[in-house]
Amino acid sequence: MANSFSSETIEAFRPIATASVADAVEQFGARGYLSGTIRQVLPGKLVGPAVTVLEVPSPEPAPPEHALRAIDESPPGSVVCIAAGGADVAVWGGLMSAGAVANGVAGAVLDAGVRDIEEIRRDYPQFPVYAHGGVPATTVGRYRTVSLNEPVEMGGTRVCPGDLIVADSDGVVCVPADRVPQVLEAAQEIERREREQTALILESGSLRGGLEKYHRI
Ligand SMILES: O=C([O-])CC(=O)C(=O)O
Ligand SMILES: [Mg+2]
Repeated sequence: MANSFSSETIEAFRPIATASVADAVEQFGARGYLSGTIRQVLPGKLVGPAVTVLEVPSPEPAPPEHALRAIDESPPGSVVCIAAGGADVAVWGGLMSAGAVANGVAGAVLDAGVRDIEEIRRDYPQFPVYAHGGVPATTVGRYRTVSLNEPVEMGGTRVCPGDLIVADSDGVVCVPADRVPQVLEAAQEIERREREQTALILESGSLRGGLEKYHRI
């Protein structure tokens, strides 16, 4: 999957809150946000195209082959997204983070858990991970990977390879690839209005007074 967004586009999304990006996606009739159960576990703003991996329950003691390929073969700046239906196992850990950092992967979004959190925080402090939380259990012998770069469902939202992932401490938003320019413009407008509303609230000393101009919060 080629990295299909310019560095200008990636940089333009970086200062925008995920809340504004989520609202902007919804203006186009799609659900962009992933459930809040997928939250920031290791810090860092994350903006980049999705590379998708699917895992399913399996007692087979197989390595997570598609995830290993995603880490080694994706273009720099990619966000590795692993769908596993909210599995209570770690689909990501320290070794995978080492591979990701070595290959310039921007971060990981997991509909499951992560382990080796202390190691990742210590050795790759710049590497953000969004997941359900920490859990020490390996996937091996519990889940196996079944696809790479096929559409997946994560936290109630469909994530397609090449969609733009935007994540911060509020959580994760998926922007459909074909909507990225319009969503960027809409999100920038939302941010501009919110700054104006904030100023109006502080100037007037009234929340409702400050909200009057646009009739929305
Ligand atoms: O075992 C796993 O699936 C993940 C892991 O601990 C690592 O990458 O270090
Ligand atoms: Mg490990």
